[in-house]
Amino acid sequence: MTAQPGFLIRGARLAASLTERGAELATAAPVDLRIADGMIVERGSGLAAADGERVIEADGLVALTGLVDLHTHLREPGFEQSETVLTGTRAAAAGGFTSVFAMANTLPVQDTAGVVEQVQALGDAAGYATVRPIGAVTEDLAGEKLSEIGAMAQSRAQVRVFSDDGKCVHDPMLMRRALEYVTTFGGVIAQHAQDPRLTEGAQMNEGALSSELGLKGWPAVAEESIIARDVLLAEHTGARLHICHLSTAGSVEVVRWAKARGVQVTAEVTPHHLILTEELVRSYDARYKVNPPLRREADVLALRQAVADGVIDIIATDHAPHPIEAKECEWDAAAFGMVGLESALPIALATLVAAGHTSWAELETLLSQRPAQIGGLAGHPSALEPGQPADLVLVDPSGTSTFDLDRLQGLSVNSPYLGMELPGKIAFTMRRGYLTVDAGELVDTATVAAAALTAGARQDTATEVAA
Ligand SMILES: NC(=O)N[C@@H](CC(=O)O)C(=O)O
Ligand SMILES: [Zn+2]
Ligand SMILES: [Zn+2]
Repeated sequence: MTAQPGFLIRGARLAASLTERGAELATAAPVDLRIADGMIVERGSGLAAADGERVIEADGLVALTGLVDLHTHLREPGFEQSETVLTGTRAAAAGGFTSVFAMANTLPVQDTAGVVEQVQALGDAAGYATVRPIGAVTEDLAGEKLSEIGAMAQSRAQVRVFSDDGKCVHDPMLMRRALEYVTTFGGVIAQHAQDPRLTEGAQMNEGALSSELGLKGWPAVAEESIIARDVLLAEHTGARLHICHLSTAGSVEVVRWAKARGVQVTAEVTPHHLILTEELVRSYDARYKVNPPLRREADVLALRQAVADGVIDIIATDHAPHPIEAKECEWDAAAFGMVGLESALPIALATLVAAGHTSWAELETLLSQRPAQIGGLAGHPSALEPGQPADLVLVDPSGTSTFDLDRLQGLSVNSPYLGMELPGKIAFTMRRGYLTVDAGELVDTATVAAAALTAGARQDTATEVAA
């Protein structure tokens, strides 16, 4: 086992110490972090670089624990023309993520121990991010029979999150049984809340605009009624429920009510639902076609407020790559979904931190700490302090990110922000003590794979010693 070069990160501001909303960066003291063998080994100020250590000057940068996405579509196996585990995790690293949870709607579906282990192994080998597969709730996402939940939980992938995302678990009896099952090992069901009968053929948010445009509408109640049912089922079973991509003001009210009752429910919002509205559908540009649909401005404002109030627990990207053919066509025929890993942090900075809705510390909770807790992510640092794994990101808040075709790292380019320049730039991403983004540039595939191999070997040795 060869030792990896260590790092001394000098003069970063810790997001965790910027607890006040609207606080200037300068109000946090600059901090030095020493990294060796995949871990943070020292924290202080005025630390001197040791022999062979690389110094990263982080003056003006904000340090957060590595971002964690609880909702990513990596598309492998089965849809490798849209994304692969490698390309998707490259996009993740470029966006500051060190861990992603991979949704189950692959082909074959992630509904057996074999498939989830395969996806996890592809992630380990690529090395750009920790990949935690999500297991399907029902076999083949068909909504008829529970999948091998226990076998996936006990597999090497140790699945803790189960979801039929893309589809709603509509049968209340199956939902009840799934909730009961996952409580036995501390798992969680992540529901794609969409009543299928109320949204048959739906193309956009239902309202005045859908009538005007002559597109079949997708009523808010289709989402809210499923959330209402499921929080009651979660209460009845004492299970943990997570709501994917909440998108309406009414959904916020239901979750607020459930949390006040003590129901174990958590909720996520996507960056796009925090900034884009249904008005964009007027363009008939299918990049704006997404599930759930872009809603009214009043919903966007209610979602931001719900993040500020803590009713919404996390931001998750719902990174949903689709090939150009699936988007450059008529609105009705286009696929639902947009890519989001690389734009998540800039959008969150613009809509939440810059707008004074959250502090940097709260942002770290929303994009790193809470998703890790909800997903039961082992080996994620709870803080940037000695003894913690070196999964972290250094953000330049005064820099900008451009979303040009040649900058996006994923295989698909169905981003609503193409050609735009957004505030905030990922300067460095570090996973297990090695860099995946170095001075704003993604580190190449071979270098990252080699570093991951070394880090993996180190971890295996540590496990053997502990055993
Ligand atoms: N969000 C989307 O519009 N699409 C997702 C499915 C989903 O998240 O429901 C996809 O898999 O393409
Ligand atoms: Zn979904
Ligand atoms: Zn999704």
